[in-house]
Amino acid sequence: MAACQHCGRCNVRAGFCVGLTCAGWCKGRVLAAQLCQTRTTCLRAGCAWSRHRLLEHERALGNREVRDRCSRKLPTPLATHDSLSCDALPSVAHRCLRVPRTFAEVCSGLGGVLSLRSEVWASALEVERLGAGRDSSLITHDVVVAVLALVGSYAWLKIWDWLATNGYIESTLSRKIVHITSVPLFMLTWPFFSDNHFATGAPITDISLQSWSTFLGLALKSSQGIAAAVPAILSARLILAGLGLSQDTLVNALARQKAAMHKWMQDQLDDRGAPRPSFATNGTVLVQGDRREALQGPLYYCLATTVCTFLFWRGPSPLGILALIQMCVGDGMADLVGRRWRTPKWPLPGGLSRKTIGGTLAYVLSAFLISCSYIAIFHACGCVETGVAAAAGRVAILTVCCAAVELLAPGDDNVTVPLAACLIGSVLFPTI
Ligand SMILES: C/C(=C\COP(=O)(O)O)CCC[C@H](C)CCC[C@H](C)CCCC(C)C
Ligand SMILES: Nc1ccn([C@@H]2O[C@H](COP(=O)(O)OP(=O)(O)O)[C@@H](O)[C@H]2O)c(=O)n1
Repeated sequence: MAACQHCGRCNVRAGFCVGLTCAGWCKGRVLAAQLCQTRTTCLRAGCAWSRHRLLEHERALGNREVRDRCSRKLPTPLATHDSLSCDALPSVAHRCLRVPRTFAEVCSGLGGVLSLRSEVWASALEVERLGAGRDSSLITHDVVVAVLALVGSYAWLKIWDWLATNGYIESTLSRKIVHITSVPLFMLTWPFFSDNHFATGAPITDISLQSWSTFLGLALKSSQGIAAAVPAILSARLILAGLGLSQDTLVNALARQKAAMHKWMQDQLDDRGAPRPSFATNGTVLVQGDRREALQGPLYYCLATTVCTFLFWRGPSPLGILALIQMCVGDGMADLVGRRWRTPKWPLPGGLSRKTIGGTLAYVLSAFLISCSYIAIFHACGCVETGVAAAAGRVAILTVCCAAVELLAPGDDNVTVPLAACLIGSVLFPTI
């Protein structure tokens, strides 16, 4: 292990930090990591400063082939960039991180978002090419944190199921509490994972066919890959039990809760003027429910969590955090408040006519407040680049748009809401 040739402080195997373990340079972890990441990102964005840095590094490595390629490609470095002081570096880093994106690119939907992330994936290969490798002690650390999160999730689900089956709370309430709290709690474990994540970077064209296996190997060993295994394992559990291939108390509980919800809706339709039915005791939930229900809402919920964790991780953009909060907190609170407090219904046709103004207000307020709190927490932890003051306006726009999607879009909210949040969020928070 040698000191990084960039900052002279962080220790990396390649002698050059690429955003994996860099810490403590300039004014903090995020800035340092961003700066280090610009090295490859800027190759694409055309930043002469970081290209010069790369060339210097390649020369230092004595790699003739790369050196020749860089010499042909690179212009003379900008003198002003060369003499940048440490204080000036963050702004350069910020400029370099900005990946050019057109409206059309974003509008091309999930494909657009995925292709953006593919740059992040590609950088893993770049890291490998430079020999930065991955530290096995960091992998062990991440696996331990993931196992603790998995155990925590089992305990959390068990507690709420126990409270519902023993009649302490309504079955429907237990489901919504799990919906609202599980992933936000899971996200609170993210800062405990290591910095062993992908740097941003190299153009996707650098990936050769053979490299995909390298990428996959790196992906599974990265901190976000290991963290994403937690909801992925729960997804697998839901699929197996939903298909009837295994017996699972969690799935039985979810099915019971959904049946209670259906019964509640049925009662509402049967007797609109009557007081709300009570599900205060388990005895009132007579229906067992259908285990295949686990293959819908709960499975989409876990899959959305897996995808957002893996693709967006904990920063530097708050995109993944925001998308998950919209899905869990916003959608969950709309349902909870909308069912419990009678407020006027939106004048909408068909199935949408059940949705209430109170539900939507609860969505907007709760999702906005929790999103801002999470941005503040993750910013303080050095994971998210934007502070809460700078992000609040954009979070408000995102929340209102997602509440409209929750209200109007057909399909399962656990798919439409996070998808909309990713698309809108990638416009509002354009850095990766
Ligand atoms: C009921 C759920 C979703 C569907 O709701 P609906 O919109 O159809 O009404 C929530 C399902 C929760 C899931 C089975 C468990 C998720 C666990 C999470 C990924 C990790 C939590 C870890 C933490 C430490 C508690
Ligand atoms: N904006 C909203 C959303 C839901 N809700 C209430 O929550 C119930 C379930 O909402 P939903 O159709 O989104 O159901 P899920 O698919 O989330 O289970 C509705 O029948 C409404 O009573 C509301 O009042 N206002």
